[in-house]
Amino acid sequence: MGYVDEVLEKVSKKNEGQPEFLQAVTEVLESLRPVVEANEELYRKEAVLERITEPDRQIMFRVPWVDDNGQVQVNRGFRVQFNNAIGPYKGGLRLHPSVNLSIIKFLGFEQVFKNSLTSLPIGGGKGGSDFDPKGKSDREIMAFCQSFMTELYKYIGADMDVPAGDIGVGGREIGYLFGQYKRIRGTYEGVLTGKGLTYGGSLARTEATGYGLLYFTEEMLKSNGQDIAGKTICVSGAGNVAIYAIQKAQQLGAKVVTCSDSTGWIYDPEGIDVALLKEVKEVKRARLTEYAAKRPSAQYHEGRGVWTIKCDVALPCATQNELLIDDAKALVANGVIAVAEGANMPTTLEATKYLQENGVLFAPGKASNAGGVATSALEMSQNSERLSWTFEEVDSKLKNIMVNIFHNLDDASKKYGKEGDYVAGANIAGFEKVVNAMVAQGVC
Ligand SMILES: NC(=O)C1=CN([C@@H]2O[C@H](COP(=O)(O)OP(=O)(O)OC[C@H]3O[C@@H](n4cnc5c(N)ncnc54)[C@H](O)[C@@H]3O)[C@@H](O)[C@H]2O)C=CC1
Ligand SMILES: O=C(O)CCC(=O)C(=O)O
Repeated sequence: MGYVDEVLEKVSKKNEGQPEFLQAVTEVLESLRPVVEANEELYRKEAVLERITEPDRQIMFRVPWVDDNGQVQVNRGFRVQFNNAIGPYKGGLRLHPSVNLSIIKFLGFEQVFKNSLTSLPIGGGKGGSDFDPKGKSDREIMAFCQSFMTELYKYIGADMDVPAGDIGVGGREIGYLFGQYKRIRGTYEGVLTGKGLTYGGSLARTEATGYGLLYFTEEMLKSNGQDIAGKTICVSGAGNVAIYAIQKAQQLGAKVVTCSDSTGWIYDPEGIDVALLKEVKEVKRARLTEYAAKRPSAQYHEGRGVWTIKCDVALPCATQNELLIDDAKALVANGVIAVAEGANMPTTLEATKYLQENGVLFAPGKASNAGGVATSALEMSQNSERLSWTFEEVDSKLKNIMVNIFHNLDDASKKYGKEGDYVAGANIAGFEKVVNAMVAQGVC
């Protein structure tokens, strides 16, 4: 049995009942076969695959807090510090009722490769809680965040582990978390990114994941003889990533006709009105029915269905495993030319394979959504030098980073005979840098 298959078997046995984590590991290890075969003796001796699939540490803790009725509630908190070979652990915090160890581990594992691809010195980690922010008052959100940080502060720091936002964690939550960290530790440091602009945040971090996704997609299309201007795009999600992906797509001359949330979706053939979407989702934190109520050209549908709409480019920006095999078939039947992931692992393994086999340009999230964490690393740099850069400066660095990521993974895919397979290219390029650092640092 080859080294990759041996490790896949061991990882499956050790992590039974963790389907999302095993899905992420399978995708990565399967695509690393050419580079592993080329270095098998060294990698086996150094046990690099066993080490890279085992988190440095997994922290789980109780998060008690008091709701508005005076009732004590208890949630579970997580921080998985996956790998710090190339820099301090870095990755978001997710607040969603579905959060469990498998989900946080898959996200932390993906983050290791993504952060490596940015070319910036950041390791990989992820955290969160099964706390559901929906319907909670500001006071309840603050109570939860303060309690969460009262345990988490022991394990994080500007040179140790720097969390940020993810699903359910935006500027409000980062503010409460930062305030509690400062209060307990008594130090003013860049321990979190995505901070408000008055206390160490970076301009363009809010926009970065969505904008970065479009910079990457534009470059991928350009390299394949296509122009993003004039394309029809379907987006899923209606959160941070989706909103700024839609905005940048429109700035680049494309038309985005869909978005969605966890209860329904919008088809707006005239193009999504971003100002209205921002008001509904960022200001009112309301459902998409409010968007439809104010926009005569929009149709609202319950459930899921974004991928049934004819488009040239699909950008899944909501959550993991939201683009299934039947969705991939519908997209291909409707002539899609590119799928670029804004969310983390939104496309199932089966759907990815189908898209690639049918000639669709497919960009994995660890490459195409890396603009968020890359800009977080730029926020860390600004915090270290105690300066703030202009929006244009950050945005232009972000664009360069995304264009370079595309070319690095394109080159890596060609080097190992996998031209056009951007999944393999991203995994190989991200992996090589981390593994070289791990080997150089000895057994640790
Ligand atoms: N915020 C960031 O900087 C980054 C986020 N990501 C990933 O992007 C995705 C979205 O994250 P954010 O936009 O930050 O979160 P968010 O909390 O701002 O928005 C998530 C959106 O997705 C919708 N959603 C959730 N589950 C859904 C489902 N089953 N079907 C349809 N819609 C659903 C929610 O209603 C919400 O509109 C996640 O996979 C996250 O891990 C990736 C890189 C960076
Ligand atoms: O900005 C960050 O540190 C993390 C963003 C994130 O969670 C992600 O890239 O999935």
